[in-house]
Amino acid sequence: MESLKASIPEGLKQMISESSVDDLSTTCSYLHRFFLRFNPFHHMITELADPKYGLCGKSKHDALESKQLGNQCFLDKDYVKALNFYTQALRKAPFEDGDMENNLVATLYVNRATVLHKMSLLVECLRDCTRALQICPSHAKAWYRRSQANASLGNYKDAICDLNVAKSMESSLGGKRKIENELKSILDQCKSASMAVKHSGNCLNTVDEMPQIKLQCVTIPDKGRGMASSCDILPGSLLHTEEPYAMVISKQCRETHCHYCLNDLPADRVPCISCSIPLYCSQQCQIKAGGQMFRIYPEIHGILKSLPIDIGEYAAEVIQFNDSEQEIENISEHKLECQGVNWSAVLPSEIVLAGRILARFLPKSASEDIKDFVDGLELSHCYKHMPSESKLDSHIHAIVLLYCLQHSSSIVFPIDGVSLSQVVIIISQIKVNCMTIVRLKSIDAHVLSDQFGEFPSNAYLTSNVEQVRVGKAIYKTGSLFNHSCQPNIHAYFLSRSLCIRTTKFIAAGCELELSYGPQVGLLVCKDRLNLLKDEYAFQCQCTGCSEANLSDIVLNAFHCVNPNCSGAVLDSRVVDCEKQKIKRFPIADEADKNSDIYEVCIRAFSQSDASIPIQPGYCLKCGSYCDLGSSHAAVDKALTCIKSFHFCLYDDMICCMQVEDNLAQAFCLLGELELCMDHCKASIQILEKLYDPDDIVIAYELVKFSSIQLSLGDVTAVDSISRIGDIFSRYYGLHADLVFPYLRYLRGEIKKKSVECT
Ligand SMILES: C[S@@+](CC[C@H](N)C(=O)[O-])C[C@H]1O[C@@H](n2cnc3c(N)ncnc32)[C@H](O)[C@@H]1O
Repeated sequence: MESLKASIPEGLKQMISESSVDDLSTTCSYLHRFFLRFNPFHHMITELADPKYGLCGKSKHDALESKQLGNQCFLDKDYVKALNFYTQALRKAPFEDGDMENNLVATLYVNRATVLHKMSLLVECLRDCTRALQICPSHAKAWYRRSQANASLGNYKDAICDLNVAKSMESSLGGKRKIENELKSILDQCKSASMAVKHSGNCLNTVDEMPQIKLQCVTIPDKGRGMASSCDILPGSLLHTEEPYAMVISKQCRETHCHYCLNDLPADRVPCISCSIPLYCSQQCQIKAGGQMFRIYPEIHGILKSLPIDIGEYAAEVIQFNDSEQEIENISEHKLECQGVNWSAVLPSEIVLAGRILARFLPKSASEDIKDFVDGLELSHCYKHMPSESKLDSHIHAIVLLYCLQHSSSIVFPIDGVSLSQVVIIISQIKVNCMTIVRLKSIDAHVLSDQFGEFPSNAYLTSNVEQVRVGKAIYKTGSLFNHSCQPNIHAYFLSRSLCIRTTKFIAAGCELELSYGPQVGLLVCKDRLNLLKDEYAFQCQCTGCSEANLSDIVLNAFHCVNPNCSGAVLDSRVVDCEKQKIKRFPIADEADKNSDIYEVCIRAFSQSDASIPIQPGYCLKCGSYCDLGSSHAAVDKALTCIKSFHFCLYDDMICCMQVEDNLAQAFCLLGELELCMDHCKASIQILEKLYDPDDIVIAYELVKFSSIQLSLGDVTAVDSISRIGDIFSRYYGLHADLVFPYLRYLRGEIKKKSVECT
């Protein structure tokens, strides 16, 4: 792509970098004409879009090689490696139609099921057996292995049925005898366990909660459209849920998360049938993503009919596809990227997302107008404010993407200035409207739960909460919510669905605003404004950036040099920014905050005659002068000495908090849990100065704190965990345990402890 860019004549680059939306069809058509005469462009499109050059195609040779390695590891009892090799083999194995008996994919699923059984991953083993049987229902070994997994799970009735089918399918006498012995043993087991009737059942891990509030789309000065409430809303209310219009997984999560629902991949991950890139958590997700389905062979019906009626009915129930018709609104987001083409693996994820948006338009008809389609999306864009470099990149990407899509789809559509200009607009719409889908994860606990399937005892220790960026998506209604650095709503994700919940009381008619990332307390005002300008190309007009607030003062202030004064001194970096906001200090709202700083603010901001100068270096309370140059030097020195750091400064609170956090982590590693707890507590105290006491940031830190308390057997962990529960309920409502399963574990620990005490 860089060489393509370098080849563009300077004059054309200049024209593109200065272009407005009205010029787009001209600039796109000039660049398009230039590329059409430039041979390397055509080579590049061939390499990106021709399945012949695809590095992600299937290869029987590679699949057999991985299978061989898997078999060797299995013999060596290295089950983790065997599992990986069989999964690699499944990714590479072509699905060969018409070869039911010796189907390589079915064999690989049975081999992997055997490894999963050895690793005691029984549910996963069961699913792999079923997958093998959906391809080859007469696979006696798959029925046999399925019965073993069912028996180990206590599903004795199913285990017996599986063995009966296996017996009917088995051709050798020795094999039949082995199955009969197994049948006897299971009947004995089930008698002793008296659980013969236990049937396998699906335990759905979801909470049905529907939003009950009517939202209004309104026009807001300086911000365009926005969302507002039509009635008073309590904190913690679910406002909105929505499926993505288009979604793409982050490149770094391709090997760890399902490419459709974005949940963690289980050990029995399912690859795409036609290419070797995507991995899914289930066949349902694989089908919903638009990949090819296993073909159900007509012979299957003959095979099932040859069984006794009740066993035949059971076998048919096991191998049927329940969800094959459940595509959400017929989205086939992976369809055009499949069959071994390179473009979806090579282009940036925002461009692949643009491809997925266009995929909803292209398959319908070549005669439809792309402009009508883009207008119909009703998404705002920022082309006018995009930096020159991004304007050029979006032109190049639009041309490359449209050619790749044309190669991959069977529909021929016009590629000209008009269609390309619309793709450039989609790319700039993605820039301002795309949401990053994140998952919460408790790091230490997650590693342990991955290995053992559940949280073992003592999984707490430090339990840092991490946010993993698993994907990017466009939500059409979700994109109508504006940003505020002091948000009153909170967005989170269940699988790929967006959920929006209030975090504060909201009066009827009030604007509903979420944070696009920067927040008061997290960054100083100037940095927030710069970040929003760079990332989203707008000048933030939220209350956090236009009214003075205590967090910004605390973050930006030094302590007064006068030992008897608790006032704050502002640095020249921020004084101008804060001065702009000073006239709009909402005194009444802030009464519950830190009283010293509150007093400083009231005095400074409510004085219209400004007897105390609001100047860099002067205390806002007593007017004493502080040499900030030497204070900055003290900051550097103090970084090595945490105590004096606390004593002399408000400034660099976040840095200070991070130091405390790192110290807590270091002491935990050294096994000095008491010291670890002290530092963790100190970082919470700092956060309480910067954020509301109910802010989710405090809950994340409390997760760590309570985990250490639990490790130390400290009974006050109960209070920390109940505070975490309250904050999580406000941000995630009934979804709290789904979003952060470790919470359930922490509550369980508390229950255990209270039982131990009684
Ligand atoms: C995701 S859209 C939100 C909906 C948008 N207002 C509309 O009319 O479609 C993001 C765009 O809204 C505007 N916007 C959102 N929050 C803003 C804020 N705090 N200050 C100024 N403009 C804002 C910016 O133009 C930004 O690019």
